[in-house]
Amino acid sequence: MISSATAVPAPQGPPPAARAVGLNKVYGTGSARVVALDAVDVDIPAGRFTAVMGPSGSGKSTLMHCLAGLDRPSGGSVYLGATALDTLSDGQLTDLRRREIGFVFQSFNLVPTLTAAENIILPLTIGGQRPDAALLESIVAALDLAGRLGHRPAELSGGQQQRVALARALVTQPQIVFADEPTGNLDSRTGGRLLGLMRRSVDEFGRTVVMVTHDPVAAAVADQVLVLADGRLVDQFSEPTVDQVLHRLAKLDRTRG
Ligand SMILES: Nc1ncnc2c1ncn2[C@@H]1O[C@H](COP(=O)(O)OP(=O)(O)OP(=O)(O)O)[C@@H](O)[C@H]1O
Repeated sequence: MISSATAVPAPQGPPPAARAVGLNKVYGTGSARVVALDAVDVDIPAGRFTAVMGPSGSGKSTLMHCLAGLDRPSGGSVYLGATALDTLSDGQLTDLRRREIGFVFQSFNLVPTLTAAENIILPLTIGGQRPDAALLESIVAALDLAGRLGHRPAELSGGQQQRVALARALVTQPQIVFADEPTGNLDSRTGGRLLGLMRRSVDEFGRTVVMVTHDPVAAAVADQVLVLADGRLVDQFSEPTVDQVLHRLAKLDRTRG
């Protein structure tokens, strides 16, 4: 038995929703070789809102794709909850993504032949499930989509398509939502509403949200900010304000020359 003097204290609080340990990602070979992620260690706390920032090409999307099991790392490990993703077959990974993860990408990935309503419930339809009617109604109302449900993506504005994509990400009640520049193409009012909904999904429904953004106003809605540069995690801070985000990014610019 280990004496109390030598026992390692148990970690406090819930385990992280996602974790990267020594994460490496290399694309290409020879002169085309790019180290997109270089020994990145990050914890994504459960039930919190994390923003990922950094210059263009710093590895933000790659980190998110690896954490979400969309891309296999070149080295290191990724955990979703207690599950090590490298122990899963491609089929098991697809299953896990469908059950546990919601995605909101810049390109929306909506199915052009389906209506907004059909797109929103698609992840459930694929799994042979029906949506929780009350939840669906509250998401549609919060995103102001009630009047557009019968329209196909080509008949919707960019902002409306973005909101349909977010509704689709939330309707399965995933443990964790990954959003890549979700407000990138939106006017400030629509972007603010979308951020508010993601914030509410954390505060009221205990979801975990990870969002890549270049926008300090969007990042300030998060609980913590991770900053990448050249494939490395170079800064991390909690309870961000817009001024603080601007200040830390300016400091990063100066140190990188
Ligand atoms: N499929 C790929 N093949 C080769 N190189 C890639 C691939 N995907 C990303 N990269 C490279 O990896 C690096 C990190 O890219 P990533 O898209 O993760 O950056 P980012 O921080 O999300 O950039 P941005 O803010 O411009 O979207 C970049 O140098 C990019 O060119």
